[in-house]
Amino acid sequence: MIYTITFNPSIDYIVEVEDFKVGMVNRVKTNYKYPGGKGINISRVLNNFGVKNKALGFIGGFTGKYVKDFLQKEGIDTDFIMVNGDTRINVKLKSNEETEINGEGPCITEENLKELYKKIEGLTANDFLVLAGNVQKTLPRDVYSRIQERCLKNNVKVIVDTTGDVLIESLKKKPFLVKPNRQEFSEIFNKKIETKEEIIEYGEKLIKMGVQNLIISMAEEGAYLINDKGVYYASSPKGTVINSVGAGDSLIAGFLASYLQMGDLLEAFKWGVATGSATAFSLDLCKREDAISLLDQVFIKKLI
Ligand SMILES: Nc1ncnc2c1ncn2[C@@H]1O[C@H](COP(=O)(O)OP(=O)(O)OP(=O)(O)O)[C@@H](O)[C@H]1O
Ligand SMILES: O=P(O)(O)OC[C@@]1(O)O[C@H](CO)[C@@H](O)[C@@H]1O
Repeated sequence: MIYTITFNPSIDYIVEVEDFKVGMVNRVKTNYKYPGGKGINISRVLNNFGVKNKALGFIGGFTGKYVKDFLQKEGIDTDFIMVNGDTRINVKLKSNEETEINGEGPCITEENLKELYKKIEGLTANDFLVLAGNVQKTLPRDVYSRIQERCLKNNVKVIVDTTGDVLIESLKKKPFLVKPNRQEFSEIFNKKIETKEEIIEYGEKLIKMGVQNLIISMAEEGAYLINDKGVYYASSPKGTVINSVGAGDSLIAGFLASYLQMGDLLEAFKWGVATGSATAFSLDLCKREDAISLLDQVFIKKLI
């Protein structure tokens, strides 16, 4: 079974404004609301692919209720912990450029954390646990790593998708999969990593540290998969980007859905990239048939 944990879910408020002007009154052309947060997006795409999963995390207030109700209506199993304060609203502004304003999110107490630890105690080697998204500033930076420690004991496969110090701490606990984009990957080493040679050099450092599979995603420029079997590059399908929010999360969901079914890392990588692009080419997160239609545009090359 796949479990996702989103510490800081959101309502993603997607607003399209023609020719947005800073400091002026701008009128919305179209707007949409979706439940958001990286783990929640992964749960939704898995569900679109027919993969049963459970969404965990912290929600609060009327916005939290919106998130929970939306997921339940889609048929997703949820087990959220209720916290004081409202789940955040993240604004995704689409105009000549894409701009995002992500909220801070409600405070998580020590009691809330203990409740979460309890929920993951029963996970086993047959389970995957996805830790995705930003964690509130008031929480210790090793909070993912503490969860991973508990998972290591029971051989639960952990997937991490986050940024900054929380990501760096999590790398020490031998995650099954980590998926930074190129900027997040550079931040790990505090160095601009751009060329193929640099990506391979620094990627292999993470594999030596114990990361089992590393995917570095680069939007339309493709993605790298690095593990102890080699270094692989996948091209991204071509298409018109409609809303790239959640493309990275979709890559993880597509990868997991395929890996769960076939147990083949390269096939999973191919599905991941097709799924990421299918979401970038959709308004909401993609459906399974959207990903299938792009599969034959993903070419995988073994580099090492
Ligand atoms: N412009 C694009 N064209 C084709 N595919 C794209 C594009 N943008 C994203 N993708 C697909 O989505 C995957 C993940 O995108 P990206 O590298 O931007 O991750 P991310 O920064 O984590 O995404 P996000 O934060 O928007 O969820 C890419 O590997 C690619 O398959
Ligand atoms: O603030 P975080 O947790 O880093 O990112 C949150 C977020 O931008 O990530 C998802 C897309 O990946 C969105 O649904 C959501 O709004």
